[in-house]
Amino acid sequence: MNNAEALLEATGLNAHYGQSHVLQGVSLRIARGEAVGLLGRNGMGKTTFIRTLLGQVKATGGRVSVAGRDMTGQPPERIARLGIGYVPEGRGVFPNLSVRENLVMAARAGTKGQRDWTLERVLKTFPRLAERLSHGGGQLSGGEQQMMAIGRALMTNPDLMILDEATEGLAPLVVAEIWRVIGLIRASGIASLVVDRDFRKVLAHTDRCVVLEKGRVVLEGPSAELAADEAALHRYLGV
Ligand SMILES: Nc1ncnc2c1ncn2[C@@H]1O[C@H](COP(=O)(O)OP(=O)(O)OP(=O)(O)O)[C@@H](O)[C@H]1O
Repeated sequence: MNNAEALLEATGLNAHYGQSHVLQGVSLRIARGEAVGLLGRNGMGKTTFIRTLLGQVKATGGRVSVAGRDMTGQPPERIARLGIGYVPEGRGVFPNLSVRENLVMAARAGTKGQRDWTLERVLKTFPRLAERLSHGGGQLSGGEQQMMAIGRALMTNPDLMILDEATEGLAPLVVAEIWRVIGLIRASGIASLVVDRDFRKVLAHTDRCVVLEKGRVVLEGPSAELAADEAALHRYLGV
């Protein structure tokens, strides 16, 4: 893989919360179309890493580039405009707008002018949302809100989707539905960065995984290899 192919690249990323050194030189690269999992126990820095990539947490060292452009320290809106769809932990939908409005207001062409993801395609992907188009965002169940958050990110026609704990707190049937869509996103050629407590599912839905421990990368490799490495899974993920 050469530089030209990296869609997103973090090099030696550091971040602090006050005195607490939460990211200690994390490097990670994602190629176009590649599905990457970010694993690690609670509090190891996964969400902070994502928020630092996106400019929501200030990097205290290191570099972030998107499609070859240095984006370190740039405001979150600028970084998002470079083709990154973000589904944050805890969803982030507008409760006073209808499902249709929530989706339509997110719509834009992708970095290459592509408009592959239209309202119709999102509704076909999530039939549940099609049935609730005129409902307010705040009236939706937790699972439906999560679907809408993913739908909103898809409406931006991203090159990369970042999904942080997209299945958290949802009923098993809805969880299965979200994983089905994560599979569809991967198959459609959009790159992804996936964080989820269910590391077996993450391993099954990604090409490669990176494991964080106390703000450092302690393990990385092809997902299929890691899935077979029970000793490493036990050591770093506590199973
Ligand atoms: N806004 C904040 N201010 C201070 N400390 C924070 C803040 N957010 C997270 N932390 C701390 O930073 C460390 C990394 O947290 P982070 O949320 O990035 O981990 P994580 O791997 O995503 O875990 P989880 O799965 O629990 O979200 C933890 O010790 C956490 O308590």
